[in-house]
Amino acid sequence: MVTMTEGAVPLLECSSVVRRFVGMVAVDQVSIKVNEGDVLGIIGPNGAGKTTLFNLLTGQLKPNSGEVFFRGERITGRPVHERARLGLGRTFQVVRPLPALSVLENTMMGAFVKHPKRRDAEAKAAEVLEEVGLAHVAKQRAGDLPLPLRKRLEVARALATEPVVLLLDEVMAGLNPTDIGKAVDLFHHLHERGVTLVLIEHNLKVVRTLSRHVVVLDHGAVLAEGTPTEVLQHPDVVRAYLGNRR
Ligand SMILES: Nc1ncnc2c1ncn2[C@@H]1O[C@H](COP(=O)(O)OP(=O)(O)OP(=O)(O)O)[C@@H](O)[C@H]1O
Repeated sequence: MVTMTEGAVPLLECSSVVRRFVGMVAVDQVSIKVNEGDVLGIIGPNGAGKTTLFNLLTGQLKPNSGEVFFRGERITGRPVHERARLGLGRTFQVVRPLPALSVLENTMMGAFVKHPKRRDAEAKAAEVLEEVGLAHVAKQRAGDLPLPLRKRLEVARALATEPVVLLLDEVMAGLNPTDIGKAVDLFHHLHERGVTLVLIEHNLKVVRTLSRHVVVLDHGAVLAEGTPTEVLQHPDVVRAYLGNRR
């Protein structure tokens, strides 16, 4: 098990990031730190700004103000592919494999980030498919996979970039309890082998099981943070988040 080092430079950090869209502030002065070996859960009601925050961290969006750091280095203006090469991996909420390509070829798309030669990318992709339990469907068209396996392919594609930190955007959504259990096992395994995880997750049982720390976003701002137990008992969180779900 990888442990957090007190006082060490955070692996990934954002400081007072703000992102506005027309007529609204989607992310409002958010500062978070992700330490090496952490599993950080990000929760909050629909529209709270969780995916926008991911986009700011990975470079899909630039903040209107605020900074993003990777291992203490400012990366705020850097493009997505450069951040991917540094070790920032992510999945997307809406899984979008290239349907006509095989599972292996889709996974190779991620592997090309670090392995420009086709043969190397293919070997890496095959290794990742073995790890995530998709080796048996490697040759199938991605478009023919059922949702749980498409979600797993999304994780495989991200893992093939060899991330140091993997940002998971609602990878459990739409899965049944058995498939959720398998996904949780996979993320435990990835954490055990040293991958730092940040997960946006609506399933609070999953959040409790996986996360060491939780940040709650509401209306673009951090409403609470702490251990899962602290956060899920916080009166403002119960009101803003759990209250909505009752
Ligand atoms: N590209 C965009 N243009 C305009 N508004 C946007 C854009 N992306 C997000 N928003 C708005 O910003 C707010 C935050 O959206 P975001 O997707 O980050 O929330 P979320 O917490 O991930 O929600 P969910 O749990 O529903 O996925 C929402 O009101 C959304 O409509």
